[in-house]
Amino acid sequence: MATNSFREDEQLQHTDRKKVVLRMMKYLKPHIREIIPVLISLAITVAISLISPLLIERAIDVHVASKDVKGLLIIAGVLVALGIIYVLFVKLRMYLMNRVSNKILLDIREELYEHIQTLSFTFFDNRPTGKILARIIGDVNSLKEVMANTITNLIPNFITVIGVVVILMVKDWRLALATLCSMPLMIVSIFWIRNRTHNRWQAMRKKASNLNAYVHEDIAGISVVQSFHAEHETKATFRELADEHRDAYISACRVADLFGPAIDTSWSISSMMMYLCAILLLGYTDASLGLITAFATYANMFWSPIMRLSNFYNQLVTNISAAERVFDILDTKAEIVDKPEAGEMPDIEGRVEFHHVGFTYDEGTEAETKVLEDVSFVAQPGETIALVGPTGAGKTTIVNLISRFYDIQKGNISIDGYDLTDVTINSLRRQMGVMTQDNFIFHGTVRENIMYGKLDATEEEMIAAAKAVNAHDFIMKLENGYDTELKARGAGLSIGQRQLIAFARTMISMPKVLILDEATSSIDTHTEMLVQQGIQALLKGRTSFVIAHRLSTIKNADRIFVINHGGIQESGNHNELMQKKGAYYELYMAQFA
Ligand SMILES: Nc1ncnc2c1ncn2[C@@H]1O[C@H](COP(=O)(O)OP(=O)(O)OP(=O)(O)O)[C@@H](O)[C@H]1O
Repeated sequence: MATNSFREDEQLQHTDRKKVVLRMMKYLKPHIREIIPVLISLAITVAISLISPLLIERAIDVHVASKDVKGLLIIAGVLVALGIIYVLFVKLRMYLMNRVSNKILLDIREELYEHIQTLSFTFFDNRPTGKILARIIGDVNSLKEVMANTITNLIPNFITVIGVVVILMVKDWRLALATLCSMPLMIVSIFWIRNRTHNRWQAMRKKASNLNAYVHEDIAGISVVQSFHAEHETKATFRELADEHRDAYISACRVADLFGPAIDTSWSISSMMMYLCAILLLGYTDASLGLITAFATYANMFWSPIMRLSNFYNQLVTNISAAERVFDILDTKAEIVDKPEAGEMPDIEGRVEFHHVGFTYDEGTEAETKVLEDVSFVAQPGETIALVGPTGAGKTTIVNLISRFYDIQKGNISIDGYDLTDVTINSLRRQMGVMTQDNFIFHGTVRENIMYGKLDATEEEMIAAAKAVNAHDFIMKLENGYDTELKARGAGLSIGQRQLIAFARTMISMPKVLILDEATSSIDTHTEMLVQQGIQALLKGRTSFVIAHRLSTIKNADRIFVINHGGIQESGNHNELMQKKGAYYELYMAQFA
């Protein structure tokens, strides 16, 4: 899949730009009450700027001509008063608009974040985290900018342009036509430039996303980078991606920068035509100094907003690609969803049944990987099942299917007779405890990390859970006990300590079905003993699937499944399988040796 690496550009569906813009504008709707005062402020400022040249015309033609100082002072006073009102309303508009646009930013970001949380593993399998971050942070910011500018830029400038055209036409249609004569040239240039910039901005965003993905991956794996002295190589890759980003940016700017000169040229032509028309056609009698001054001011008032509008248009074209990328995620359907008729799974005992299960990753795509074929078994409540087998055999896949992280293509999986697809995902996962090798520790206190397993747990429940898995004693030895702040990913704790905290987190949630991907890393003997006791405490009374790497857990398991060639090659307890001298025996002997 094209999204799966920082080296490949993301593929976006072709979208209709008008639809994208309309969809962006929908985010304004819930804030319409706050937008109305912004629009009123805008109307006042636009009206003031439209009236001012008329006052100046009157000052020159009436009061300067008749040397009426009092009249001039009155007009000057009115202009100053209008100027103050103008500034006040601009300030008010900026304050209100900033408030609204930040609320909109929050709305979109929340929607995107909530949606991403519902997406299935397949989505994350196919996207580097950095690319997702680029959309939640960078692209949403750009989207906010464009929406805020629609109100503060598009509307007032558009009204100003219309207002100016009307006033010019009413005052003198001949001068008005001369002032606007280069409009067709400008429109053609803008469309020509627009058509060439959109793809380039889209390419620039993809390159930015690749760079983001790379930097994220590099920092996440910094320990590997440094331990292999790979800084030189990573720097080279960074440079390569940064160069691609820069080139894409320059390529987009090269065309987009033509906007300004195109408008400047049209502006100059029209100014020249206006003066030429005033002198040649109207002569000094019809074209008074005041009228020409007013026309020159209105011409500026026409072309300045046109310049701003074209900049806005340029920005819109740039940011439509940001919006497309945000909407692309919002339109990605969660693959694992509740059926409309799905019910709550009641409290279960934990009888897990696979019935002729077949599963393939990325079915129907080039990356299709068939992993399981016709797998059937029943795990009784309270039973501990160890999954062993060669790497890539499908052990993790089997446990992921029990939590319904992926949907199977053949057969069915049920717990206590409830087909996993007939119950809500929440009610299923609430009763499952999943412990991966990562033992992810969040930045926060020990308490917060344990409580993550049951947010409404009491202090007593939390301590009892920690005690049950042997974590309490070591936690109490930490600087602030349960209030000790842990660093991101548990840096500062040993692997064994991280495991114990993760055990406590799972213990507190009291799952009926437990999935344990046992860590392979070796830890010191004392902690190892604590961890083993912790595991035994966790397994007690719940159906457990342990992906076992350590023989000690395998020996105690009620049953061992040897997973290979898309199914269960052998099953039985340790003694039975050893006597059988089959695949498990080989595996055991190999490890033992
Ligand atoms: N998210 C995925 N997308 C596509 N293929 C996958 C995915 N996860 C695993 N696979 C493939 O499915 C097969 C089974 O992988 P799985 O992780 O279940 O093996 P495993 O038995 O747990 O291996 P290990 O002991 O190394 O953890 C492998 O060939 C692997 O490449």
